[in-house]
Amino acid sequence: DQGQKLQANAEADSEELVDAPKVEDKIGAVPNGLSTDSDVAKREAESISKRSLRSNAEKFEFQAEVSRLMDIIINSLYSNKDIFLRELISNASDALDKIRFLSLTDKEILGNGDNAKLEIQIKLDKEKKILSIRDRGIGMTKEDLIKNLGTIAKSGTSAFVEKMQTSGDINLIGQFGVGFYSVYLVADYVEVISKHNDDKQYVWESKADGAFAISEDTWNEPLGRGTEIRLHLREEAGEYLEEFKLKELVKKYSEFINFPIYIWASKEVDVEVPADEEEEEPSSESSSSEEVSGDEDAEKSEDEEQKPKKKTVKETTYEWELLNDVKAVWLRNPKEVSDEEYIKFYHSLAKEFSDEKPLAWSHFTAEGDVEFKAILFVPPKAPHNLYESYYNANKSSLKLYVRRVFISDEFDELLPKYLSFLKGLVDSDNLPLNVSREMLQQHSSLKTIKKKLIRKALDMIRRIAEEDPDESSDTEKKDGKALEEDQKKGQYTKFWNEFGKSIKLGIIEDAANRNRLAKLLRFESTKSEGKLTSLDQYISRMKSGQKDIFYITGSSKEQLEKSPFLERLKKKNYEVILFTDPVDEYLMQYLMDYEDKKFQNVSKEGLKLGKDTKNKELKESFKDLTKWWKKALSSENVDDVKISNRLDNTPCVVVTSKYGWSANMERIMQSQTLSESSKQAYMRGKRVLEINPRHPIIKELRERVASDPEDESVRQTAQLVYQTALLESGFLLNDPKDFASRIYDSVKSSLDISADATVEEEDDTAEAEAESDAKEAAASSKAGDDDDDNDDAKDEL
Ligand SMILES: Nc1ncnc2c1ncn2[C@@H]1O[C@H](COP(=O)(O)OP(=O)(O)OP(=O)(O)O)[C@@H](O)[C@H]1O
Repeated sequence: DQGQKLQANAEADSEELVDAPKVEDKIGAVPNGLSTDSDVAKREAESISKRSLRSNAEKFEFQAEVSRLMDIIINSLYSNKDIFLRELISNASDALDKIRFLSLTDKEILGNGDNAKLEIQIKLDKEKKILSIRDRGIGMTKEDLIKNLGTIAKSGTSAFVEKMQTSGDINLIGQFGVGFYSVYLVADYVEVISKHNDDKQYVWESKADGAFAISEDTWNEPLGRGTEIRLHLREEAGEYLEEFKLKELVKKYSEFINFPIYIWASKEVDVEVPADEEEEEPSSESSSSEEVSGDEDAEKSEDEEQKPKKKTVKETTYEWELLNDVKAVWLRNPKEVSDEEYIKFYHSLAKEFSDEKPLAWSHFTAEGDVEFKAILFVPPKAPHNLYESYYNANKSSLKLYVRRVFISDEFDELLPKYLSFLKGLVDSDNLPLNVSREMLQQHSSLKTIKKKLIRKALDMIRRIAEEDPDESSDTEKKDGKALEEDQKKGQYTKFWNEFGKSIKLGIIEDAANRNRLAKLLRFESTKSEGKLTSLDQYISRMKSGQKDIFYITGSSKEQLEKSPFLERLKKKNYEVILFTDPVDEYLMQYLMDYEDKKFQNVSKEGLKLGKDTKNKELKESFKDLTKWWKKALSSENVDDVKISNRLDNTPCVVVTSKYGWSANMERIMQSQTLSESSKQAYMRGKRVLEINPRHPIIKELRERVASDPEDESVRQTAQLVYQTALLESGFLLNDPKDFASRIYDSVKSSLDISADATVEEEDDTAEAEAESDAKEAAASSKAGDDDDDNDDAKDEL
């Protein structure tokens, strides 16, 4: 999918002829050195003019979605433009992680001297309005530059574009994997200079006008290895040329980057100079070297020797100033890390810089045969694509470190899929460092790590519930804790709304932790009064003598609450769980029992409500009717007709067998494009028509059948009653037309219209005229060679 390469400039050949003046020779003395700002500026002037792309470069078009993304960014009125810096630093840090990982198996790869220093450097050129960020990471080959920065759109690109069109928050850019392009919030021209071990040094450049250009870099200082991003700042982005601003931003957003971040910082120092030579002193602005400040003392003592005529002048010197403390948070004692720090660490880890705090975190050290440290976070919000291709995609979001070295964030083996919404990291001492990723994936310690992580994760989630005052049934408040409780209030509901589905998927997938996960389950019930409740709370409210946990499934709470299946249960004050998510049907196929209580779907066979005494007599007295009806329904897939114990004022319902699909599940399966109809027939639960022996309609039917079992009109009425019961029980009718004509027949009889009354014939003459008119029109429009009109005219007929 390489981008469409534009016809290279006609003078492309001249590229080789352009033997740029060897400015580098001058700085050759500083191997891979970091030259001063003025040097940068000078070379800059030589290489570009008026910020137009180099004419002899190879030119490419951005992939369409990338181009749209850049347009959005450029035209954004978003006020917080700061974010570009943390995106660049984050990319630099990733690049450093990559080279460090490779160096585990190949020491040579890092090189010597400055090259081996894994660090990030920020530099400003106020005069030229250039901000540059440089890393000594893995760098990019020419091909990498073409692919990564423009021609291959990642899945996040269109997702982000879409998001921006609805409720755009550019702040989220990092989560979509397109952070680089945020440079165009502040720059109108950007150069990316990069050197990968496997290739020469190249320059990528773009003014974000749909195209970018790549040229072999023969004029800039050789980077040795790594990448330098040069932002030519827009007029209004001048604040990013202020040191203090950049320092503030690094502190704010990049505190937890695990590589040192330096800024080329200016410093005013007092220097004593001989009074008479003052004028010859070169302007300090540009020429001071980084050693100056370190030599202050030496200078002073020299000066003292010369004694006479001295003057103190202010001189600006530059030096690399370290901006972050690279001690990893997870190595610290949890007691010494503040909540504030965890929250900031979460933001940087998750690349999620909203104001929202994680819902919970857990920082722990595992000991025993497998030792590791870990921090897990529950994010405040589910990512946009959490359940997209859930079973296929690698979605791990834990970072794996081995003895402080970042290994991978694509390790599926650390957490099961249903917990992939967690963010965090694991740093293991047991895993070997110098083996391939594939070998690591096989390592036996991983199983143990995974097991412990699951436990800790579920504990952490359980704690959100335990600490949430909304969750506990006793309303007493302990005085001192009021404030803390306030903050925790409603947190579990929030968790549940974001990640409840994951817990349900966990119950389905993770048999070993099913019970633990079931404890975390929340739902509404006929007694929860619009709030969420738990199985434990349900059990605490169970009626004496109630053995099973009752539930019902359907598409909405409102609909379920009116369901005939609940009539008698409600009347008798039993609580019923209302499940309305399609995944609940699957869930309940796996969740068979909880705390020794079985689950009973109240729309299925087997419902027991205490002692149903008079049943036998009733059964006997309705025997003729049930037998007759069963026979009448023989072509309808109905297994049996029985006396119901769940109805109050509905004449009858259709229940399904215990292990077949419920009516709701049938509906779900029918709406799935790829489900096979053969399987549908096979899995469909056997149906039983249950009748309400106290209902007048049923009683009347009994009488009628007793007096004349062959009466056709009774058969018709019974059929209508059955179809109505099917509908009310949540099934889709096979033949809605048949049902409708029965209803109309019944309407006729209640309106005293004769059953033979027919529909009045229409007067056709007007229509026939219209038809011939239309034909004429069609003919004439054909002559007018207008096919579309012609078609329309026909359609209208
Ligand atoms: N400093 C760098 N060194 C090496 N490669 C880089 C550097 N900056 C960017 N890249 C490459 O360009 C790609 C695109 O960067 P971009 O920031 O748009 O997305 P990302 O880094 O994958 O995701 P995120 O924005 O979430 O960090 C990166 O995946 C990486 O391959």
